[in-house]
Amino acid sequence: MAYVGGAAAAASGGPTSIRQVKLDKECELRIEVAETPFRLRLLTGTAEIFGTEIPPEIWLSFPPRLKFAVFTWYGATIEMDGTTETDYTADETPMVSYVNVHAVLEGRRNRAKASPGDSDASQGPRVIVVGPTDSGKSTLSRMLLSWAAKQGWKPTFVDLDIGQGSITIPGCVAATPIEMPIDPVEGIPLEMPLVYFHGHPTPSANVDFYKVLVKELAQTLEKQFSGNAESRAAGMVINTMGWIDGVGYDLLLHAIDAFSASVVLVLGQEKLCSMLKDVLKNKPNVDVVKLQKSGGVVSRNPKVRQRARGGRIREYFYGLANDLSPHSNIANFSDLSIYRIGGGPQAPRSALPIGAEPTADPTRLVPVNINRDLLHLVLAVSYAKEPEQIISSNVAGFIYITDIDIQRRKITYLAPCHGELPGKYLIVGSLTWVET
Ligand SMILES: Nc1ncnc2c1ncn2[C@@H]1O[C@H](COP(=O)(O)OP(=O)(O)OP(=O)(O)O)[C@@H](O)[C@H]1O
Repeated sequence: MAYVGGAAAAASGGPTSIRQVKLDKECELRIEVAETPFRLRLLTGTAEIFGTEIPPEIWLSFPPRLKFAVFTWYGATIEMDGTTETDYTADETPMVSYVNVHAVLEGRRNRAKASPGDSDASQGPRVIVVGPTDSGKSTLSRMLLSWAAKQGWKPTFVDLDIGQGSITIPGCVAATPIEMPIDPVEGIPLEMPLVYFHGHPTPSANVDFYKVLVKELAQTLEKQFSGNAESRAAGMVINTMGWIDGVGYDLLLHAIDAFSASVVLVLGQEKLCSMLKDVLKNKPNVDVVKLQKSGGVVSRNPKVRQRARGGRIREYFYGLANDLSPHSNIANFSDLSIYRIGGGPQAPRSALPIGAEPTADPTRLVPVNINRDLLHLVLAVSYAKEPEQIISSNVAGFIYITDIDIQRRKITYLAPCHGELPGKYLIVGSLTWVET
């Protein structure tokens, strides 16, 4: 790495080093931000962060612990200010193969746009990104979306990764149109995402319910596409979980089928790629493409993931830079109808055919009695008008239970805004958060 310049005092006070890095064409500067603020700016040339071009001269601030790369196609000089865990330049990246995929998708979008009357030909690419944990799926999804948005398309981003979630809080499957290249710090804009709440950070807590939600999301998008030629031609990019064995593999096949994916991008795993090629060989309209994992992808252990989940929930209520003010509200127990999905009392043996074992219905709606077990749980507010609609309804937002007063039968919760909740039915799972 070429360091130019030397130590200087940061605008905010304490000593820090301002340094410059010269990047050759098709190289990237990989950065892991430390616990203190960090900023950088582009001095010369052009560069992008995960598909979004960075503006020249302007200092961009990055939050602690963020891991990212500044990539340049033609060469650039970057100036950094602040401490990092690590920063280094890499001249070997899979970016050329990624942008080649983008070019093929672009061709398909153009063909779809040119055939508006034809229900099959007017559908742009439906890309699903699969691979093990920490293979760079979210990052590749983000790049493909940002490159498409830069060219004026409005592709739909679908996030099926309920463990991390880049559209909204964890525990959800969600979709949103991407109209602008994604901001490297702010992430996906949250105008009107379509969100279904599973309520657990892993689908294994209730696999059948997860499948129901994936199907619901796919069907709702299908309806939206049928009335919107522009979104239809732009297609979708679907990010998935890193769970690729056993039930996780079945869930991938289920998602490929539910969304009628036309391109499956497999990151960093030969075995998964050949399994998918084999199982999809009878579907000539589905292309399975193997792509190399970037050497820059940073592995995250369960503790880091747990922390990231908490961070996403905090961000929902307080904003990335503490710029939102959530409201603490008090309701009577009788004002809220809370449901859990799945489990609950099983049918008695006497009610079953002879020989049948009682099993819990995974999509059974179970009313929840309000007690202190709800403390520190994050609940979703359903758009359902009747309890029977809860399973198939998307959600308006989330609340966080901060106090339960059994004596006075009052429940205190944090909501993004004050006033009445947008629905009276709430869904609870196992998603907890401890406000710090
Ligand atoms: N080229 C790169 N340079 C530096 N950091 C990177 C690079 N690519 C990805 N990262 C970082 O590595 C981490 C993991 O990447 P990403 O979230 O894309 O993986 P993933 O496969 O979606 O993970 P999982 O499915 O396991 O949650 C992220 O923090 C991301 O910002």
